[in-house]
Amino acid sequence: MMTDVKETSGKPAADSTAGGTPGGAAAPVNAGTDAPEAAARIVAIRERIDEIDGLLIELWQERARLSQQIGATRLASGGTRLVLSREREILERFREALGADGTQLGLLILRAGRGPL
Ligand SMILES: O=C(O)C(=O)C[C@]1(C(=O)O)C=C[C@@H](O)C=C1
Repeated sequence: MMTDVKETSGKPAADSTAGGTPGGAAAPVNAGTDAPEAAARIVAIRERIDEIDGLLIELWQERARLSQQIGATRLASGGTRLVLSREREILERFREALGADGTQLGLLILRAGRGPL
């Protein structure tokens, strides 16, 4: 994907996926440095980052499904769509652990489960 993102060196971000090389060698990885040892280390760390991102996506989706199940169960039984006291508890947990960013993250997570207010 081509982006306008500039890396901290001020150079435009190279796009390792642009164009592709059908039948050819894989495009080189852009580690953001020309130093081979640093690049190798970055590639290794990125493997774990990619694993973590995959887990975060899975957990995000599972949580949203579970939240939707609760919402449907509650509505079908004549209950309320939301339980704001519970949302406050959750936001407080995120804020305590992560500060102001935690609050923002908690709001996004809640929205994924119950939709926008
Ligand atoms: O725990 C509940 O009662 C839910 O409905 C789940 C959930 C959530 O995503 O955590 C979603 C909506 C509610 O307002 C509170 C919490």
